[in-house]
Amino acid sequence: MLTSTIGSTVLGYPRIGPNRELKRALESYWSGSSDEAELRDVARQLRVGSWTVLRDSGLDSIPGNTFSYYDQVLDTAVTVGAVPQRYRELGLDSLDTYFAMARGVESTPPLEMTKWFDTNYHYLVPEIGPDTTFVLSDRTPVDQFREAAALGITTRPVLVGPLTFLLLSKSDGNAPEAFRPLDRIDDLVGVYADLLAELRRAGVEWVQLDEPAFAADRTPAELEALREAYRRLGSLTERPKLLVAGYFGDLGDALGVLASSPIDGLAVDLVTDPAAAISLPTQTGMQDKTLVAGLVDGRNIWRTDLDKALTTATTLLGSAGELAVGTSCSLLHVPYDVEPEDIDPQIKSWLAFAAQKVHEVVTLGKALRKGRGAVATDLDVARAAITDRASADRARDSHVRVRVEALRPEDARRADYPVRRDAQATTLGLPPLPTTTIGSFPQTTDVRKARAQLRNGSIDETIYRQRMREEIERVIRLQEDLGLDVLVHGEPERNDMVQYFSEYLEGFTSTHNGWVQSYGSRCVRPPILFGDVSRPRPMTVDWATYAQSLTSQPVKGMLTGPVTILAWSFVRDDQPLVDTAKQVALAIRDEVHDLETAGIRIVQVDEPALRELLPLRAVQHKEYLNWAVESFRLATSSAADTTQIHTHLCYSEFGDVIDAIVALDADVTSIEAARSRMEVLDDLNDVGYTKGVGPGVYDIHSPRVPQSAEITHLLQAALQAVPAERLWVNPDCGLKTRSYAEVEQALRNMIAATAQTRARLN
Ligand SMILES: CN1c2c(nc(N)[nH]c2=O)NC[C@@H]1CNc1ccc(C(=O)N[C@@H](CCC(=O)N[C@@H](CCC(=O)N[C@@H](CCC(=O)O)C(=O)O)C(=O)O)C(=O)O)cc1
Ligand SMILES: N[C@@H](CCS)C(=O)O
Ligand SMILES: [Zn+2]
Repeated sequence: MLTSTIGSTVLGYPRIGPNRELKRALESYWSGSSDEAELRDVARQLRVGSWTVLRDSGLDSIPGNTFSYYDQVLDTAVTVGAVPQRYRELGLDSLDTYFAMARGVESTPPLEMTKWFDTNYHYLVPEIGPDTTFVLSDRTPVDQFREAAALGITTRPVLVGPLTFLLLSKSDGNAPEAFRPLDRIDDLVGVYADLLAELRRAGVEWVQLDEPAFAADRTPAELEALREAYRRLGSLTERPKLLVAGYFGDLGDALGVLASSPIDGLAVDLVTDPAAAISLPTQTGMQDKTLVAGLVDGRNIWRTDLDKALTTATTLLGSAGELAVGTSCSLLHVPYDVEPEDIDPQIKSWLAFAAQKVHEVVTLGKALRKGRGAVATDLDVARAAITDRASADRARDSHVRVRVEALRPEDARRADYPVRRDAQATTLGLPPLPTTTIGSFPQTTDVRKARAQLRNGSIDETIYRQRMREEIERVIRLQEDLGLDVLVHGEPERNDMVQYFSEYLEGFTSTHNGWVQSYGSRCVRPPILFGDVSRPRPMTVDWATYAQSLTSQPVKGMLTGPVTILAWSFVRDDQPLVDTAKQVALAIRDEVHDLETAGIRIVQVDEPALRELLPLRAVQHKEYLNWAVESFRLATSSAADTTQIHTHLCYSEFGDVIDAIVALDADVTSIEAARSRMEVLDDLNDVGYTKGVGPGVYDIHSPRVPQSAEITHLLQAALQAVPAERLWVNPDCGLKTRSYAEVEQALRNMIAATAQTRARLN
C-alpha cells in the first residue's frame, strides 16, 4: 500500500536549458558537429539540473520524465511502439529514427506538426491505424526515474495520458474512412498497464497522466472511453498511484468521470477554470483522492496573488482526501528565471517565471500545512507587488483609453470590395496570377550575428542598419532576378515577427533570455504586455520605403496582426483580451497609415495565430471570433481603396475559422494549401469568399525543393476552384527558416510553373 501524499508540486518544467543548451546540442548533433554521446551528455546534465533545482526549492513532489529531445507526444508514440513503417525502414538507430519522425530525412518527410491546444508549443501528430502494433518499446520513463533516484531524488514520472494521445493522433494511410485512433484505446491501455507495472517495480510511487484533451468538447463516447480506460488502469494490481492532470480549461463532464474513477489524484486548472473551485466540493469520489489545486498560472508570467490563491484553497479544504497545490499546467510554456533579466525593477517585481512559480507553489503548500504565519514574509512581498501592479500609473494611458472609447463601428469598415478591387487594379497593374512571397527571406547567420553584435555593443546602430540595408538590397535584387511581381523586403531586421513589434510599442517589455520552446530546437522570447499599448513612432516604414526605393515593382509592407501579437506575447491578465486587442489594433492601424503615406501600395497584416487562440470550447467561439475579426478590421480599415490589404494564415485546420477568414475582409488572403492539395479553396468558395487568394503552392516547412511540374499541377487544381483573376501564387509561409540555396531554386520553379500556367490561360 502506498501512502505518500503530493503536498506541493508543478506539473512539468522547461527543458530547453536555462541558456538554450539543448537547442545548441541538438543543432550541433544534426549538423554532424557532435556525436550522440555528446548530445546525451548535455541532456543528462539538463535533467540533473532541473531535478536539483526542484528538490532544493522544497517542492514535495517532483515531476519526472519531463525532458524530451524534441516533443513529449513523439516520445509517447515511440514508447508505445507507434513508429510508422516508413521510418522503421530507414534502418537508422533509435535516436535517428526519432529525429527522422520529427524532422524528416531526404527521402521521407516528418510527421505532421501542429499546435498543442491553444498554446504556441507544437507537437508531432502520431499516425495510428488498425494495424499499429502497440507494444512497450522504450523505457525512458523508467530509466529517468532510476537516473534521478540514483541522485537521491524521487520523481513522479509524467506521461501523456492514453486518451489525449489518441485524440491528438490521426489515422494512418492504411485506415478505412470510418476508423478513429480512439478505436484502439483498449490495446493502448494494455501498453500503459505494462509501463505502469514496470514503473512500480522500479519503485515509482506516483505517476502523472496528462489528459488536457478533456478541456475541449468531447462526445459521450469519448467520455465513456475515458471512464473505461481509467477504470482499467485504476484496477491494476501492480501500479503506482495515478494522478490524472486535466488542464487548459474547464473539464466539463470529464471532471465527474475522473472523480468517480479508481485513480488516486486529480490535478485541476483553477487558473483557466476558477469555477471548478465551486464545483469540486460537490463532486463525489474525491474523498479518497488527492486534489492538486492548480492555483499558480503555468502559462503566463504574472506573480500569483497568493492571498487570493489561499482563499480559493481554503474553500477546497475538506473536498478531497488530500488537498495539494500546484501549477495550472506544465511550466514548459514560461521561461526559466526572471532574476537575471534586466527588466525595469517595478515591472520585474510583478513577474514570476518558472523558478519563481516553483517558489510560489512551495509557499502555498507551507501556508496550507502550517498556516499563513509560517510564510508571512513571502505573503507580504507578494501582496505589495500585486497592490503595486493594480495601481501602477504606467499600466494605464488615458490617451489610449480615450481613443478606444471614441471608436465607432465605421472605423472598422472599408468601402465595398468591388470598388477597392477596381481601384487597386488600376494603380497596381499586376499580371494574372501575380507571384509573391509571404515576407521573410532566410535569416542568415550573418544577419543574426549582426544583431547579436548590436546587442553586445561591438557594432553601433549605424553599422547595423547598413548591414540590414545590404541584406534588403540583396533580397530585392534576387526577387527581381527571379521575376516575382510583388516584392518584399525580406524581414532581416526582425528577430521575430511579434517580438520585433513589441520592442517599438509602449506597454510592452521584453527579455534577454526568456526563451520558451516553440518546437524542437526552435524557441521564442514572448514579449510581456503589461500596460496600455500605443505606437510612439513608425516601426517598419524606413525598411519598407528603402526596399521600395530600389525597385519599380510594388513592395508589400509587412506587419503582424493584433490577434497574433496577443497570442505570442505574455498578455496582461487584468483586463479582457478584447480591450487589449483594440489597443494593439490601433497601433497597427497607425503603421498601416504611415506605410500608405510613404508610398507603399500593398500592406500584408499576418494573422497566423487566428486559429490558435480559438477557445477549446465551442460555446466560446463566437465571442472570440467577433473580437478577433473586429480587431483585424480596425487595424486595416483606414487604408484607402487603392491600398491593397493582404493577410496570411499558415495553419491548415481552418474549419472553425473559415467564416472569420471571409469576415476579415482582406483584399488578398494567402493560406496554407499545398499539403491539402488546394482543398481549402473549395471550403472558401462554400462560405462565399470572393476576393484574392494565394493558396500556398509549396510547403516551406520541408527542405525539399518542389519541382515546377508539381506546382503547375497544383495551380491547375487551384484554377478549378478559383478564377484566374482572383488567384495569387506564393509559398505557404515565410522563408526565414530555410537556406538561400533551397529558396532560390524553389522560387525559380514556382515562377516557371506560373509562366506555364499563364500561357495556358487564354
Ligand atoms: C511562425 N512561427 C512563429 C511562432 N511564434 C513566434 N513568436 N514567432 C514565429 O515566427 N509560432 C508559430 C510559428 C513556428 N514557430 C517558430 C518559432 C521560432 C522560430 C525560430 O526560428 N526561432 C529562432 C529564434 C528567433 C530569434 O529570436 N532570433 C533572434 C536571436 C537569435 C539568436 O539566438 N542569436 C544568438 C546569437 C547569434 C548568432 O551568433 O547566431 C544568441 O543570442 O545566442 C535574432 O534573430 O536576433 C531560433 O533559433 O529558435 C521559428 C518558428
Ligand atoms: N511574414 C511572416 C509570416 C510568418 S507566419 C514571414 O514571412 O515569416
Ligand atoms: Zn506563416
